[in-house]
Amino acid sequence: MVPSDLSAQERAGRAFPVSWDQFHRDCRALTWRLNEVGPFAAVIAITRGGLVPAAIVARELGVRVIDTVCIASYDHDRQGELQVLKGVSEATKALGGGTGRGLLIVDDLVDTGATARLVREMLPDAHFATVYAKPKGRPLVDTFITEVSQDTWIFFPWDLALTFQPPMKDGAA
Ligand SMILES: O=P(O)(O)OC[C@H]1O[C@H](OP(=O)(O)OP(=O)(O)O)[C@H](O)[C@@H]1O
Ligand code: HPA
Ligand SMILES: [Mg+2]
Repeated sequence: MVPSDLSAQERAGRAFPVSWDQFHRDCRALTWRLNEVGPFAAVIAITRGGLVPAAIVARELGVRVIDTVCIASYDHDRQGELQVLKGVSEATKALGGGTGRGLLIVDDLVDTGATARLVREMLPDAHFATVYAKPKGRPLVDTFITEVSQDTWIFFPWDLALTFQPPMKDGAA
């Protein structure tokens, strides 16, 4: 990533706010596709953004073994060094034959692809699914639902709150 004074969100021209309803619908649409690819022995959520879609997908697929890979990279919207805070457990690795075969990795989105690339190295044969994908990261994902342009910033419902909007005649978009 090229260092910049602008945050990723500031560089991104467009905003794509996602409501809980829409996110739930998109996760269910993702599961429809995954249902044709499975079965999966376990779901692995990339925290923290992957936790919510992983819960919905695992519920729909009837998978009860859930693990996490804990990675930090963005401080709100500024991308920094990737830090693996916790890897996959030995028990989950064993379920996937050591390479991730038959395991499903879930994240909320792929942007530059840095996070996905790192997790794919850990489990090269796992199936990698995200709800949203931007063009740079898209080749790293096996299944996703909606593609948005690279200059779009996705706002997830857990990061949003209802706020007053000024009327359009006063300059609101
Ligand atoms: O493709 P990339 O450029 O790597 O970006 C995608 C990652 O960035 C976000 O996570 P973040 O690091 O912000 O942590 P969070 O999930 O805890 O919000 C998002 O949830 C993805 O995991
Ligand atoms: O578009 C995004 N939205 C929220 N978090 C993110 N992390 C990387 N890209 C994004
Ligand atoms: Mg994340």
